Amino acid sequence: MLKIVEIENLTVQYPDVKALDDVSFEVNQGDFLGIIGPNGAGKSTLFDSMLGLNTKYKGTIKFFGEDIRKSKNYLKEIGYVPQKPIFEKNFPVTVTDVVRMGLRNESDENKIDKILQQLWIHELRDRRIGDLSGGQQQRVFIAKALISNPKILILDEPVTGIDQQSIDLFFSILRELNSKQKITIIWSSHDLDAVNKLANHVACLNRTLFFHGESEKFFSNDELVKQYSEASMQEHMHHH
Ligand SMILES: Nc1ncnc2c1ncn2[C@@H]1O[C@H](COP(=O)(O)OP(=O)(O)OP(=O)(O)O)[C@@H](O)[C@H]1O
Repeated sequence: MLKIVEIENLTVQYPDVKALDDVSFEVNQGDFLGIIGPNGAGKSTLFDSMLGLNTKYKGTIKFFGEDIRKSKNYLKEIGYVPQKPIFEKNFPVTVTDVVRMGLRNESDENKIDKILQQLWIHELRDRRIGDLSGGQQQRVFIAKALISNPKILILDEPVTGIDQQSIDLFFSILRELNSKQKITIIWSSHDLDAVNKLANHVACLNRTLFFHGESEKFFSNDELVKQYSEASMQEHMHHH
């Protein structure tokens, strides 16, 4: 099994809080990893560190066996979808414009049509991004992340505030990317049911890593599931 990501003893100390404390785990090629954790658990800090946006960490992060402090080459293999960006209604970029931003090579312009079709946004291609629903915007950002053929897709909490129909479509797209195109997916989520449906590996994060392993092992452990449902429920109530 090819190791795509190796995180060893990752610790991130902010002035007031230790966001990550001695976190270690691995992601193999083809894994679909769901990272579960309440707000403030350190998910964004973990992603920022993996993407080279936060360099003030202790420990080691390797992609494809290579320390990310030594080379940034790995970044071209990653498609990243951040938490939903907010657009001004009149921000003058179209769906096609946004997806094009993900291209590394202008000569690949012909790939745009194909990816728009794959993500069910082809008919929206000339619409302004700010006019779209949350679910449609989300698919545009996934298209942008995928257009340069990454081996890994990293998604940060993307289903918040999105209608059920779009969520179902989003899930089926992710499943297909993972099973047919063999893209390794790392996805942070509050939603245990969704992780249960989609992911084959689970990591439970709350500053430290409480669990990491196969989904079946997590979801067959009632105690662990209960603990985590309660934690995310509290967060949910806290949020609304
Ligand atoms: N740049 C920063 N400087 C100082 N503290 C930070 C910084 N970023 C995050 N924190 C703190 O670190 C902790 C972890 O935050 P982080 O955003 O990584 O968690 P999260 O799991 O992504 O949360 P959420 O689900 O709300 O996005 C929180 O207590 C947060 O306040």
